[in-house]
Amino acid sequence: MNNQEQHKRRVRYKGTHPKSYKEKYKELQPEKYKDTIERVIQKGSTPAGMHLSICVKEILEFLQIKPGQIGLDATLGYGGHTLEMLKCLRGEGHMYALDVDPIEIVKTKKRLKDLGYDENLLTIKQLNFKDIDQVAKEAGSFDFMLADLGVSSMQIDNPDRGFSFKQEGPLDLRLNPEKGLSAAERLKEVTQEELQGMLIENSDEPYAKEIAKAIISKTKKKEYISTTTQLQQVIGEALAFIPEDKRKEGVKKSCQRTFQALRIDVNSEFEVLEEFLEKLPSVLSKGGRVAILTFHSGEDRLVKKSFKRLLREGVYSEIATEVIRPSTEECNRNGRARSTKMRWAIKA
Ligand SMILES: C[S@@+](CC[C@H](N)C(=O)[O-])C[C@H]1O[C@@H](n2cnc3c(N)ncnc32)[C@H](O)[C@@H]1O
Repeated sequence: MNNQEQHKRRVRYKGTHPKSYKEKYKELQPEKYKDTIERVIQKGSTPAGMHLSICVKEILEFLQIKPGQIGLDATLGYGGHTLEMLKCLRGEGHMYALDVDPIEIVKTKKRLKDLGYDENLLTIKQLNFKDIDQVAKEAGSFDFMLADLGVSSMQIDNPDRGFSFKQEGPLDLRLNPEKGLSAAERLKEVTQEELQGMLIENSDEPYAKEIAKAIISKTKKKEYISTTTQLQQVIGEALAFIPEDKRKEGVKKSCQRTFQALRIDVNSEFEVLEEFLEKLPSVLSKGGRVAILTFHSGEDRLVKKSFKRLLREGVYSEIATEVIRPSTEECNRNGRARSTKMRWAIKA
């Protein structure tokens, strides 16, 4: 076999621009193709396989990280925030970082190690942030902490993870696909009433009744919904009564909300956030600072309620009086920042 035959060809795509996730081979290697990455970001998109960290300036301004401190990033993701926080330590102190995702955590660990951040400065654990007390047993209390909730762009953009209705893929939606039920499996066991409640509670879906009815009538006939596009189609059919000029937008919004509701459900997102918020003060040092980024009203409500109550009880000495939003400039550069709300608290 000659060298040319041995050379593995990259995935080919039709047309002038790569469209599907796997075809975006340059974006999937950001260290190698820096120019491509910058061009994609300039156009206001997130390169495939990457995540643009949100509110970095606002977070660092609030956390006031000093060399020698101990910190925790409860949601490592691509590691962008972790990296910026590590820089503030200037080689003194330690950071812990958690993520439940077994797929991305390996890549991020390698990326940060290649940048010189190894076990001496950074400990990465595949752990749910509801178990922060376990990390504190090892680390002692934290001087600063960040939780950037929800999903990363790498998870949303990878069709194999099933997070987006815009791409065909298995209806999974688990942050850790090795644990629990996938969204497809969940839809097989849920009742119509429960599903309707889930759509209302988790994402205020106005057509919860119609969508739940359509999904359950399929599963009753054993026509199980196993892919992202099948679910999108069922929602489209359920909302066929929307006037034609408003239907496309209406179906898109309901798809977004339905996928969000299912994601919250299969990952028990509200339950784990409540547990995290409850344990938070016990793992913060006196004067320790925590910043939390949320992406929908259900999450923000929980954070706001917990911070306010613990301020009243004297557990926190100060909390953000108003929600902090990313700048217009940041939202233009990164559309995914638009729904972000930041809140902070300081331990008394
Ligand atoms: C918005 S991304 C974080 C992006 C990160 N701040 C960055 O700069 O790259 C959220 C991450 O949190 C993780 N995550 C969500 N819920 C979690 C939980 N309960 N425990 C640990 N990690 C979680 C997700 O898997 C995802 O990787």
